[in-house]
Amino acid sequence: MLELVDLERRFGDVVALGGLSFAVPQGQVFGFVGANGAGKTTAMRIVMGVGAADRGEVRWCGAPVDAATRRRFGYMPEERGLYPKMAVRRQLAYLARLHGFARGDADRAARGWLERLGLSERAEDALEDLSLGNQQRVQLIAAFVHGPELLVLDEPFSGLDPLGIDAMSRVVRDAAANGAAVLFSSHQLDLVEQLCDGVAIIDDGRLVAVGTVDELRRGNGDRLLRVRVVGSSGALVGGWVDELAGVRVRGREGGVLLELDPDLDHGVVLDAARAAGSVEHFGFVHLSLAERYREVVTERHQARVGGPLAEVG
Ligand SMILES: Nc1ncnc2c1ncn2[C@@H]1O[C@H](COP(=O)(O)OP(=O)(O)OP(=O)(O)O)[C@@H](O)[C@H]1O
Repeated sequence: MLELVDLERRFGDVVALGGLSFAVPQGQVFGFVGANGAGKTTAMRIVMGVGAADRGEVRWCGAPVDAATRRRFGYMPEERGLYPKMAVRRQLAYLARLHGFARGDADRAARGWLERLGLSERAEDALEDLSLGNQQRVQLIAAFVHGPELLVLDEPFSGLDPLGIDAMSRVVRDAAANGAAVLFSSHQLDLVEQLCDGVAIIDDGRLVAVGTVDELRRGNGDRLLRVRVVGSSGALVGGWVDELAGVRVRGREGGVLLELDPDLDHGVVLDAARAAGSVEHFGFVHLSLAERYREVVTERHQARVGGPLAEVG
């Protein structure tokens, strides 16, 4: 298990990490999400020893992480850092050797990975001659080539086409299925929802939510009902909920998203919907991860900006 324990990091007056703690178990893909500037890259750099924490600790399998342990980690940094003019296979084999592979094994590993990601024919080309998407595949291989126990991937999918995302997703899932712990940051929350077992949401360098994808989507166990009612002209009808007791409107996109009081009979809502028009959709739902993220982060920002007003509300 990877543990980030109470990590703090300041840059001048900016608190990049304000006591961040969470854990990533082996065999899991763990999403790391937060707004631009939330502190994801800073935390990942500290895990990899590229940056230092002012306070706190990173542990792997219960022990503080040192340079020898990090040789068993794989890292795809945000600033992609391979050699543009070096042939792809050569530099991947070189990287595997840096992680302790013998020459023959390193070369075999590089070839195997290039084949797996459909790049065998480009193996002898300089990196800079590949398309950006293919360069990104090579960057991912650079993190995987030595079979690491922990993978730290900083926005590995940004800028990839859908097939590229599928191919890289498979590789990430397989690594976890084979026992690796995978921590990866992304702004693509639909992808995080599909791919990840666990998720940590951070804001301003602090953890604001952590759990499995399902736990986060369920939230506090709210009873959420999505209802879509259209009138005789085919237009959406929404006003019918305004007088309904025991419900709170949480959204109005493509219908209404209602939060029901715990003891409210949903039949009452259905009757009101039927009276208002034609009911095209009526079903209990969980929020998507993106919706939950917006709620969690927005609530936090409103509480901060609103101060006492937010407390009254
Ligand atoms: N070397 C640095 N010098 C000064 N400030 C820094 C430095 N590195 C990061 N910061 C600041 O620390 C905060 C966290 O930045 P970080 O890059 O970790 O965020 P992030 O969550 O990775 O953002 P993004 O999603 O945009 O990549 C930001 O306010 C950033 O400006």
